[in-house]
Amino acid sequence: MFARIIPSSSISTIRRSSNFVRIFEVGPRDGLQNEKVQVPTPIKVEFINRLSRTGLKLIEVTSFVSPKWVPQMGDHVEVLAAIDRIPGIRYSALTPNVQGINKVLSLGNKGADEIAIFSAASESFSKKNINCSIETSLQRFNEVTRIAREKNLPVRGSISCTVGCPYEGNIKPSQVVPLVEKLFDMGCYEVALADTIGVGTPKSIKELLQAIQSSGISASKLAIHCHDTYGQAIANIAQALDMGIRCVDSSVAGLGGCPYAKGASGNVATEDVLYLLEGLGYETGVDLNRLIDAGQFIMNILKRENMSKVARAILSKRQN
Ligand SMILES: CC(C)(COP(=O)([O-])OP(=O)([O-])OC[C@H]1O[C@@H](n2cnc3c(N)ncnc32)[C@H](O)[C@@H]1OP(=O)([O-])[O-])[C@@H](O)C(=O)NCCC(=O)NCCSC(=O)C[C@@](C)(O)CC(=O)[O-]
Repeated sequence: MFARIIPSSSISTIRRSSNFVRIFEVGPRDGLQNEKVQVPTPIKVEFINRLSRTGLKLIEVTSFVSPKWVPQMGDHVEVLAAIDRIPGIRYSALTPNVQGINKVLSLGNKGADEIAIFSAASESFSKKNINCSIETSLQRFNEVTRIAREKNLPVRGSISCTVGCPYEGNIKPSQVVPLVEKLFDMGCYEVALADTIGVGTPKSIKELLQAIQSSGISASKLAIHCHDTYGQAIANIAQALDMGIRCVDSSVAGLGGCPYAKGASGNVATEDVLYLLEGLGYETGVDLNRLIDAGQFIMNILKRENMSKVARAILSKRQN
């Protein structure tokens, strides 16, 4: 087992007080990966640049996965090369294997500031998503995190299907806890718990977090990643915040969905999360109006209605 390492370029610069919640914006990656029509690279770059001007400090911009599997992310090198890098923002990318991290590292300062490895609590989902068993994926991630440690590159972990799986149904907390431990043992600085198909409720989220906390892992090292398929995302996030989670993944305008989770709707909208957080008195450093503008920019390009209720309400007020 590896020691639980937090990379030296630690998150302390981003974490502030217990009242501060980090928003991990996944719109350019999770949000766009499922779009059938290829979004032109300059549009992605403009979208990311607009997000960079909202006060967000963490933006997942692309993924180094096979372009045959996820064609939309095939321009990962070009996107990372072209974005304006705002000091203080960490631009991250998914890397499922050694090929992915080596590519990121080969790009030098045009690479990603941090990477994410992504596992699943369901065997079927793991096979559909990354074409291998959970065990094999962990062996690959061991190698990825070993390389990342040598290069001092922060690694975030993510676990899909932590409460439900599109192929296997309900997932028990006991299936998730050992994975969370393994990702921390490999050196992940944080692990995001994903409700990939949005079936969780505050009760199942509470049970999951209780089980993880009982294993000795603090909620302050976890993030929550909710999809809003059943309309429970905001309630689930409120539950997670109550239990000490201080990092929320979300996607501006509610974009998104996983290509290997049919029927799953978009991620929870960042605007809705921000409204919740501000209403509860948390600080985020993010400007809601600028965020709405960035979301509207990409939705106009995609010719789709904004899925954020907060964005829709504020946009309609602006017209009056
Ligand atoms: C993981 C693999 C690559 C395994 O795919 P594989 O076919 O088993 O891999 P392989 O090693 O046999 O390689 C096959 C081909 O892929 C290429 N390849 C191999 N690795 C890479 C790489 N890193 N970058 C670029 N190309 C790569 C490799 O070079 C080769 O190319 P070919 O010789 O056929 O031309 C594949 O299954 C894959 O790309 N899957 C896509 C996974 C994905 O992006 N899923 C969506 C993101 S996860 C998600 O959305 C969930 C999350 C995180 O948001 C949380 C939640 O809500 O649940």
